[in-house]
Amino acid sequence: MNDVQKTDGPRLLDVRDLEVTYANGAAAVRGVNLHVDAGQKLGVAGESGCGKSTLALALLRLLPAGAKVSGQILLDGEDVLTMKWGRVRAVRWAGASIVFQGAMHSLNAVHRIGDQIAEPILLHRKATQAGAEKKVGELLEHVGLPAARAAAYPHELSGGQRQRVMIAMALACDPRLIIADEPTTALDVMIQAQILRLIEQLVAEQDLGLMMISHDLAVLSDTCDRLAVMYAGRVVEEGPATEVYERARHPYGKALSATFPRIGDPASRFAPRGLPGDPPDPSALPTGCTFHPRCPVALESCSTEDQALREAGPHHRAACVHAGAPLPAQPTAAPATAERTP
Ligand SMILES: Nc1ncnc2c1ncn2[C@@H]1O[C@H](COP(=O)(O)OP(=O)(O)OP(=O)(O)O)[C@@H](O)[C@H]1O
Repeated sequence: MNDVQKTDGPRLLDVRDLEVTYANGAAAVRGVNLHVDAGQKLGVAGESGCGKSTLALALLRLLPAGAKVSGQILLDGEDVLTMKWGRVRAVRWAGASIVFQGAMHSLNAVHRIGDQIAEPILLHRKATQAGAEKKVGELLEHVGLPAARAAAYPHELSGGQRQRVMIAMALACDPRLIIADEPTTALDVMIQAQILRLIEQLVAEQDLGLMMISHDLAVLSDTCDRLAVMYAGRVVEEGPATEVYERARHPYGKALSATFPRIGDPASRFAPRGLPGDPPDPSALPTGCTFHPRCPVALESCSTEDQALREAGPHHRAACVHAGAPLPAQPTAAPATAERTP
C-alpha cells in the first residue's frame, strides 16, 4: 500500500501479487498487494464473496487442498508460501494468528476453555502444565476475564466472553500479527464496541500488527489506521482510514461507506441502502472493470477497460476511471429505515 516506506528491516507482513484460484476455477484473490507493520492496523473491507476470507486463509496456508496460490506472503521477510510445513505450523501461532467470527463454532464445546487456550502453549512453547496454566490465567485477565473462568465450558460464557477467549487464544504464543476475520459480527453493538476497544488496546500495548477483515467499513474505519477495499478478489481502493471512509474515490468504496454509517450515528437509520446486485461469480468475471455492471457512474469504456490502482488523494489510491477527481453525483437510493446491524 502506498504509505510511507519503512526503512529499518522487513515489514511484519508484506503481501505481493497474491493470486488464489480454487479447484473449481474461482479466482477468489487476484493480484493483491498489501502490508502491515508493527503497531499498524489495516482494515480489509468488502461484501460477502469479495475474497476477504480467502486472503486471510492464504496468509497462514489454511486454504483447502486444490487451491492454487501464487505471489509472496512475507512474514518478517520470510515467505510463508515456500516454508516447510513444520515452520508453517510454528508461524501459525507465534508469527501470526487468526481470530475467526463466531467463537461458539471455533471453540470445542466439550473442553474447558483453559485447556483450549493452554493447548498451543504446551505444543508450541513447550511449556510445563503449571507454566501453561499460569499463562492462561494471565491471558484471561489480559482480555478482561477473571483467571478462574479457565474452568468454564464455552456454553457457560456469553458471546462477548467467548470472543474474548478467542482473542486470548490468539495471543497464547505471543504472535506479532493478529488477523481478525469479522471478529465482532455475531455480537450486539455494545459488546462489539467493547471487543473492538480491547483489540485496539492489545495491539497498542504489545506493538502488534493487526489485519482486521469486515464487511462493515464503519467498524473498520473506527478501529484501523488504513483501509483496503476489496471487490471481486482485488483491492480497488486503499488509503488512510478516514480518507477512504469519508472521501471514497471508488464508487464501490463510496457505496460501502454509505451502507455502513458510523457506529452510534443517528443519521445511520436514514443512510442509503447498499448497492443492488451481488459481487460477480469469480469463475465468470465481467470484462473490463469487474464492478461496471453495478456501477452507477460507469462510462462506456469501463465495460472493456480494466483500471489499475492510481493516485486519488494523499496516500489514497483507487482503481477507477474517476479516481483523479471527486466522483460524479450518483443516483440516490431509497432511504433505509432499519437500525444498522453489526
Ligand atoms: N473452497 C472454495 N471453493 C470454491 N470457491 C470458493 C471456496 N471458498 C470460497 N470460494 C469462493 O471464493 C469467493 C470469495 O470467497 P470468500 O469467502 O473469500 O469471500 P469473503 O469476502 O470472505 O466473503 P464472506 O464474508 O462471505 O466469507 C466467493 O465467490 C466464494 O464462493
